[in-house]
Amino acid sequence: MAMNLESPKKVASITERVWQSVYGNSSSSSSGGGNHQRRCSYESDNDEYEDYDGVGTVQLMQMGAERTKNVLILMSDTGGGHRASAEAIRDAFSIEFGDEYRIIVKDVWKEYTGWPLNDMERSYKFMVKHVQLWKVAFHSTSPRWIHSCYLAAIAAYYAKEVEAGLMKYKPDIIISVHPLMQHIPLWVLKWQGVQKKVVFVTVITDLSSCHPTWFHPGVNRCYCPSNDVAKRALYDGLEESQVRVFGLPIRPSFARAVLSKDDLRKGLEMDPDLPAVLLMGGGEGMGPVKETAKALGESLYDKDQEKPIGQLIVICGRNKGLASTLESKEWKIPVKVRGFETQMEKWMGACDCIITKAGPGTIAEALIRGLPIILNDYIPGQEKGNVPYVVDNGAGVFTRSSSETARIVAEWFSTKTDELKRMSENALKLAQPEAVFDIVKDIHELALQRGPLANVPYVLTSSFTSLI
Ligand SMILES: CCCCC/C=C\C/C=C\CCCCCCCC(=O)OC[C@H](CO)OC(=O)CCCCCCC/C=C\C/C=C\CCCCC
Ligand SMILES: O=c1ccn([C@@H]2O[C@H](COP(=O)(O)OP(=O)(O)O[C@H]3O[C@H](CO)[C@H](O)[C@H](O)[C@H]3O)[C@@H](O)[C@H]2O)c(=O)[nH]1
Repeated sequence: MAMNLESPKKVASITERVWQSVYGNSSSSSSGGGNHQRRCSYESDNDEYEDYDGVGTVQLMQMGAERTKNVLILMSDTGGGHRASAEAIRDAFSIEFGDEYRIIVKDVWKEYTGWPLNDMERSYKFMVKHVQLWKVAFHSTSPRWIHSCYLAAIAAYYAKEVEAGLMKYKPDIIISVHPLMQHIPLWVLKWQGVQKKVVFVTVITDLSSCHPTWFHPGVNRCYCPSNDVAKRALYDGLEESQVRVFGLPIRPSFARAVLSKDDLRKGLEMDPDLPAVLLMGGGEGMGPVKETAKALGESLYDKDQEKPIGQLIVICGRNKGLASTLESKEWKIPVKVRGFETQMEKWMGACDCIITKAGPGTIAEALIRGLPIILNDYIPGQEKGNVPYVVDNGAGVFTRSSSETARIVAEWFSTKTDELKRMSENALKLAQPEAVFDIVKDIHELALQRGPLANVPYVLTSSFTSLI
């Protein structure tokens, strides 16, 4: 579908006049009645949404003046990758544009709809645990006619609920960071008659072999993390003008963190001298984490000299069972077992290499930190292509064997330090820390092309099913 982009307009003088008509002559200062409107604002899943519009704001909206634009980021906690990317985009908006945008990160499905949309986290967790089930579901839903039928049926059933969810946040811009959040919202916008007023973009958070539901020709932009993904987007019907390749959006704290390894280790109460390996399995703590931790507990202990040659950090994510099992174990080397961590950049910055399943977010973050990667598992479908991405670029190795993994790390920390260094350099070459900033700047450009205020007329409508 061709984009309908309007030309940018200059509004400063109109804005000024409107501020004066609403708040009097003092309105251009940062104090007084207008202050509430320009505050930096975030919403997340845990926050109760408060309508920030005062009477003055309503007048501003009606008069077509500049105002804070609402950006709704659609995500789901199916794993940790989508939320991490959503938060990265939110933080980058704030750094680049301050309070010009009000960012709302939401799982609208969970909040407004019913089964199966409101339960995707659990369904996903269940399916990836029974990996053959996920493999069949992933591949059998790949043909467009199959997933379109499923999603159209769900959209028809939950049309009103999704509409209510979108209306609540009155988005000027919608950013989807989830493969199942293109079709239904785009249909609802069409139903509302506001498809051409709301900027809708997809930010793909899978590095290579991603599911075709990511590619919807009705979006204004589709941000692809790699050229391979961009090629698939074009193959699936998107126009070149819709596709941009900047990289995977990673939290700005990774790009901008400047603390030294020594300082980080001190702050995290790690051993200051021993080389450190970070072991994790995505947001859910998936893959052979337990076996690998045990194997490392042996391989990083020098029996002859009776002392450790390395230390181990295990981040279990939301897998509480894993954390408590590992915590109750006796270790011969320094080990830290952690649950879901919110400052991953610190732990990665404090370590010398990482062992993980082939999650795209974790890989992209490790590359920015220059960590050589041992991939010990991948989820069939969307993570399969991440293995050659890392291995063929010389940034890491793949092995499913826990004992092999433990042996490689012990060698990296003793006889093969040069290999560790070379892989670290290769990792840094692949890193794209600025991707998230390029993405938000491009979205800002799109918003400018839409005009200073879309004044999106969200209204309740009656029939949706006829449009899909
Ligand atoms: C594609 C349309 C899916 C609609 C499913 C409709 C009804 C099925 C009923 C219940 C299952 C609900 C499952 C929700 C699974 C959530 C999946 C998810 O969020 O994955 C996130 C993951 C990355 O974080 O996404 C991807 O990488 C790609 C998405 C792939 C979508 C595959 C969803 C398949 C789910 C169910 C399909 C049901 C049956 C297919 C089996 C048919 C056998 C012939
Ligand atoms: O304690 C933790 C553990 C993980 N993370 C973060 O969670 C994210 C994990 O994302 P990954 O992409 O590595 O992997 P997930 O399995 O958690 O993510 C899910 O979403 C991805 C896309 O975003 C892929 O589709 C992936 O296959 C799917 O399982 C990373 O940013 C990581 O730093 C934390 O913040 N704290």
